[in-house]
Amino acid sequence: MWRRTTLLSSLMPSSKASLLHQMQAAYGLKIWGAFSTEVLKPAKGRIPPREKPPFITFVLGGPGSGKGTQCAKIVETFGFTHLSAGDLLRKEISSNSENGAMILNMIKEGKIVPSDMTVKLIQRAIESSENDKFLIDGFPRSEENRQTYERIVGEEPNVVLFFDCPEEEMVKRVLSRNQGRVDDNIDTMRKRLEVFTSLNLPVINYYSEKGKLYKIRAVGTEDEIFEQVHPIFAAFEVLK
Ligand SMILES: Nc1ncnc2c1ncn2[C@@H]1O[C@H](COP(=O)(O)OP(=O)(O)O)[C@@H](O)[C@H]1O
Ligand SMILES: Nc1ccn([C@H]2C[C@H](O)[C@@H](COP(=O)(O)OP(=O)(O)O)O2)c(=O)n1
Ligand SMILES: [Mg+2]
Repeated sequence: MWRRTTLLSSLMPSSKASLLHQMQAAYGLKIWGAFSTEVLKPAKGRIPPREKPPFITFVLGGPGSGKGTQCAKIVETFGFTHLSAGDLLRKEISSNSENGAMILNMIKEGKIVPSDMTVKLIQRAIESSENDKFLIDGFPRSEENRQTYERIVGEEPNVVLFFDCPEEEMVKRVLSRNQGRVDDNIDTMRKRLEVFTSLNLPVINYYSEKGKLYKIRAVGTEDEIFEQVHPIFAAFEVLK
């Protein structure tokens, strides 16, 4: 199911790869651009499949609950690759993709972007990484997100974290986040909290019933919260 992408140069005899590097040095992006379609696509048939499925952690919690902040700490300590669904969608907007305007509109309205788009971005990011452990932050945000991932990727997550934070604390944090995000305002935040309660809580309950959910009390300092997170990953032999 999982494939890895590779650099074009690694598929060539070394003399040609060296020539490619020299041409890139001389002509920069023009040369790279000429090959870019080939480079970005997983090379079908040439790349061996992953030997085993990657270790997947879904990171859930309301807007401003501290998902991204704690993910950075998990990356530092346990060597995960952090994939934020929101960041992947924001990259689509800034890359002027054909869906960019629609995605921007949905984010401004606090709505969930159609699942197949988000799942494909996540899948592509996993396939093009050599890492075998991923934090998928802000996903799945709805049962439809979850089912689409299951249908397209066909794997269950190993761990699901839920950062449980009171609404008034989330509002305070989002309004002082200061990252220039179009959705960090009180009107969008109200809508996002409604969407979180109606669409994301059922997903959280689903994983709780499956025994995969680790609920973290997301109040206190960043380090105090990470003290609850650390033992969850430290208990997994495969992450050592
Ligand atoms: N434990 C904490 N206490 C106070 N502020 C925090 C804490 N954790 C994160 N923050 C701040 O709150 C804001 C939202 O955090 P972030 O990690 O972006 O949350 P999320 O990804 O869940 O929306 C950021 O400005 C971050 O610096
Ligand atoms: N699975 C997802 C994740 C995010 N989105 C959209 C809708 C969300 O309100 C925005 C922002 O998500 P993001 O995870 O970056 O937001 P927070 O870090 O929780 O504040 O992106 C989505 O449609 N589907
Ligand atoms: Mg975030």
